[in-house]
Amino acid sequence: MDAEKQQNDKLHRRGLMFILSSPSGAGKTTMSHKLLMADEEIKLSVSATTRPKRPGEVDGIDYHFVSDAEFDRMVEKDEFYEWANVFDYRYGTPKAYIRKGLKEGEDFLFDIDWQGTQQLYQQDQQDVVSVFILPPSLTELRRRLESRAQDSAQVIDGRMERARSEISHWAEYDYVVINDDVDECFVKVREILHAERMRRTRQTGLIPFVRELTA
Ligand SMILES: Nc1nc2c(ncn2[C@@H]2O[C@H](COP(=O)(O)OP(=O)(O)O)[C@@H](O)[C@H]2O)c(=O)[nH]1
Ligand SMILES: Nc1ncnc2c1ncn2[C@@H]1O[C@H](COP(=O)(O)OP(=O)(O)O)[C@@H](O)[C@H]1O
Repeated sequence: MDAEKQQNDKLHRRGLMFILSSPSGAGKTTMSHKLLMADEEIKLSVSATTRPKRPGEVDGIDYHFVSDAEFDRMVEKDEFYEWANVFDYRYGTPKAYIRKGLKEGEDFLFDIDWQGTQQLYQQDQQDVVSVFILPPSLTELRRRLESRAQDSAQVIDGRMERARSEISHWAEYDYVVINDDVDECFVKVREILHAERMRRTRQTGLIPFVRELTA
């Protein structure tokens, strides 16, 4: 990349909140991991949750695993951007460093449900880009939940029962992608992020740049 192009790519812009939602098992964690590996400019917003840690999950990386009492304290101290009850547990987005990061042009990835997405929209519509991931079929969704082998049969039944109501929120999202083939789905998710970064309204460095260009 030549120096001039590099300079243009660094024009200041506002950060964005990139939300991936889906029924459990449709592949949002898979897409999130791939995006975080492939894109240096986006960071994961690590949620706090009262749900127990799954095998392989790491505290502070996948979630901040907190007790009910700690979650209560965080709600009371207004430490959440948003929070919701999902599957008998509570999940919330700590707001401490996100607002600051956005102003500095950092992008954040959110793996949150439709309730959290609606709350973020209400608070900060212009910075939110939301993507809903659909499974190719409910049979395949169950197969994926079973192949992940991290939840009991009872928990999987519960997730399948909720899938229809979660899917009913698809039309509230900016983009919808079907996760049939992992790589094809990932290309689509990445293209959405790339295009959204180019939105004129996010590129706050454009005005001085064009002024100089035409001086
Ligand atoms: N509103 C909200 N939802 C969250 C948050 N963190 C995770 N979730 C959602 O909670 C649901 C359950 O997450 P999890 O227990 O990790 O199971 P998963 O669906 O298999 O990823 C998913 O729909 C997540 O998107 C959060 O901070 N806020
Ligand atoms: N396109 C796909 N084809 C086959 N398996 C997939 C695909 N996408 C994800 N998976 C697998 O399905 C399971 C559920 O995916 P995951 O990303 O954990 O879903 P979610 O975070 O939405 O609950 C995982 O075992 C994952 O490896």
